[in-house]
Amino acid sequence: MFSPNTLYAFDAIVAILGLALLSRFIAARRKGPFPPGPKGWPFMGNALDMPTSHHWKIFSQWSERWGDIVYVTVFGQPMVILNSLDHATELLERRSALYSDRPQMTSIGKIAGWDQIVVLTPYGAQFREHRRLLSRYIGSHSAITKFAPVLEHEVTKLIMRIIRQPKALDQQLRRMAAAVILNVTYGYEMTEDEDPLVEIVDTAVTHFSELSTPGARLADMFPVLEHVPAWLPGAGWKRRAFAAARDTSAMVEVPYAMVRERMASGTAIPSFVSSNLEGDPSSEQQYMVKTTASVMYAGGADTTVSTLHSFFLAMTCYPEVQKKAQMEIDNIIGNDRLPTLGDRESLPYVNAVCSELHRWNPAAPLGVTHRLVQDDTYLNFVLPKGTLVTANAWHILHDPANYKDPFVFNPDRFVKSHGEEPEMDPRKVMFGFGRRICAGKHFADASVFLTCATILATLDISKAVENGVVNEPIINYGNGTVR
Ligand code: HEM
Repeated sequence: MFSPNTLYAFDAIVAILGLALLSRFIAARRKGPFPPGPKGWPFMGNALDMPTSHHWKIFSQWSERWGDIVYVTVFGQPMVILNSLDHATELLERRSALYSDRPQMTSIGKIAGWDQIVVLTPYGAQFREHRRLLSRYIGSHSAITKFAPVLEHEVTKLIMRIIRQPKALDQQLRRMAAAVILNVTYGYEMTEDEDPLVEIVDTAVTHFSELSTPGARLADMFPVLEHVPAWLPGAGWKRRAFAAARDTSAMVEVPYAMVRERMASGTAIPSFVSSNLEGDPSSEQQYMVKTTASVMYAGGADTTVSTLHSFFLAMTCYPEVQKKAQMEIDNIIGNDRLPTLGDRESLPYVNAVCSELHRWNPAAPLGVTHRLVQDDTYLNFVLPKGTLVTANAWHILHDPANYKDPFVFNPDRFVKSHGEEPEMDPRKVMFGFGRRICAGKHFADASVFLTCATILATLDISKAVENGVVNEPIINYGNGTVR
């Protein structure tokens, strides 16, 4: 039986939810015309149409019926899916002053604290300061060259580990991505075995990836649910968000405190954090530095690992591509040294392999959702303030209008030859758009190139054979903001 307290709490929640629904319903009755989309039900709108997994594929199918700009509402929350580069560029890039906010997410954002970390920070002063710090440190090709020694060192270690333990590939890729980013961000050198700091940051990032799909939680639709007591049956999401908050705090504070201590004892290795704490920074500056630092791992680790997994998968499934890339390396670099970042320009086919990885299976197929800050009109359609806007990168990168045979892994599409122009560079899409474009895109590009080139120069990748039987890989990507 429920106690009277529980029943009062239920009454209060039903009343709050009713009011929230009513206000959403009134808002949803705003006059259009809105872009086309599936017809919804009163109050709940398109809640039943919303996919529960592989959203990018369902959103892609919607475009066949509704066109490249699709409008839905979920309990009065307007959402727009952009299935073409033109729409994404016009709204998220050219009108980026209006479209650069992030969804206000109660669970992962407000309660778990991710709204303080740049990826979910609302558009405003804190966001601008975060971006300024990141841009100064990793915002250009030339800035990245100073990280070449760390990258080259960690990639060589990766090769040695893969040779020793090829079956632990996932673990090795994660280690490498983590080691590079933690070194660049905090001057941290990972221990050989299970690393305590990686454990801390990985746990926090896993919460983010799982809880940040827009609409995944009712509380993100109805921020009033934030006031629901965590002990109530059905409020498991809130208990999870509290657990995530502890992990977010550890991710921000633990490595930062380590750098402070090392700086005090004169043993700090130069890093993003140490370079921004020289002199006598105010407590506000310190806060900005530590919240910005934590996003480098959050934004960079899983995305890079996902892309490298795609690399191994592609090389397994397309041995002729692997051979061609290896031949280019042999011809240009030879056998007496490993590739470096400086070789990038002279390895067009290896570069094309990297581009094709980003196109074939983008790490973040829906990017990260933007939010519109005021009413707007576009192509005679009304887009209400607060609309969540998602560019479906996966669809754009698999649209036959943009790419010939889009499901085939074919790096040649990016090589200019026989008078044919290369197809569109996927980087125009898969790093996102406008003022929210990936802050680590140069870093990501450099580390993916160097890792792939070094692996091609040293290893052969092929299908596993067990008991004389060839294992055919199953291509099946998971869910989440980053796959
Ligand atoms: C292959 C690797 C990567 C991919 C595919 C990728 C992709 C993305 C995408 C799609 C976004 C959202 C853009 C938008 O909202 O329009 C993003 C944001 C972001 N990325 Fe990356 N990323 C990668 C690597 C990195 C790395 C290595 C770092 C840092 C070292 C990084 C830092 C960030 C940050 C800080 C944001 C948030 C930007 C903001 O909200 O203003 N990313 N990334």
